[in-house]
Amino acid sequence: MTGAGESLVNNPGRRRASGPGALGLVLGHPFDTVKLLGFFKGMSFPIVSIAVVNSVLFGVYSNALLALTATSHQERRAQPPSYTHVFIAGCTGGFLQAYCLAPFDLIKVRLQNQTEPRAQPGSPPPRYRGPVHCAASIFQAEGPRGLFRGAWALTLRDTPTLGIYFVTYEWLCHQSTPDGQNPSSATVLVAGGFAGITSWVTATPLDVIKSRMQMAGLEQRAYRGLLDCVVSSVRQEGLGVFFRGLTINSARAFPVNAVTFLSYEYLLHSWG
Ligand SMILES: CN(C)C(=N)NCCC[C@H](N)C(=O)O
Repeated sequence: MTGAGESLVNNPGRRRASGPGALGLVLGHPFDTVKLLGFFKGMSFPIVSIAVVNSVLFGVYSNALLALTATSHQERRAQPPSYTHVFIAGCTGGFLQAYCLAPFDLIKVRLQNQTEPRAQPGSPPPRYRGPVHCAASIFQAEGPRGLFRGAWALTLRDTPTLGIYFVTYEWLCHQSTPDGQNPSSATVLVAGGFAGITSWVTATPLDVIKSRMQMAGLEQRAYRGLLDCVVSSVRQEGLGVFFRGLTINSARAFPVNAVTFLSYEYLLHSWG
């Protein structure tokens, strides 16, 4: 790990970091599930999914930015892209990764929500025995479309907020790095952390709705769509319902995304 203030390029031969998000996820998973009284429940699955999803996200973002600005990552340090291009590239990545994420996210939410105690003698066993059993049960009960329950809400949540995510990161890096130089590891960690918080603050309202849509398939009450879910949630619990989990989302988002961006910058510098 480069020391604070050193540029990333001074250590090109350093060990290649694992996928951008896998490392970050391990840090953040307990925060993510404490919202739902879980802890490490259902973590094995998101480790695989976050590596796939973040590779799609960062891969699409980098290539979309390359297509929009015709400059490589290295050249961009000398010619920073416009924030409009960064936003469009981020939204493109957010839209495409949402469809990869949808089934994984649904399974994660279903596993985290089953707070039935571990099978005690005489108590009913938990509904899902694990991620694969959960996927098979949903597929069997609701067909392949069942695995994409809440995908629309996820896409609406992620598309704009990932545009904000990358604009926040690029803006903070640009503010803290002399022109033409690469950001230091400390800058990348801080900018990545605040990018994560900013994106989750803007995403929390739709994150609440998305999780309700994903759980609706289990209870009798299946909403008649996204709007019905929003209206009935506000009617029953008031506008505060949209900010449920905001604090824990933000506390989790800083370390997870700080490490995610550091891995991303390492991988970009390793591959040149
Ligand atoms: C829905 N939102 C706000 C985002 N996807 N934000 C980007 C951070 C994603 C990262 N894998 C994390 O889990 O924080």
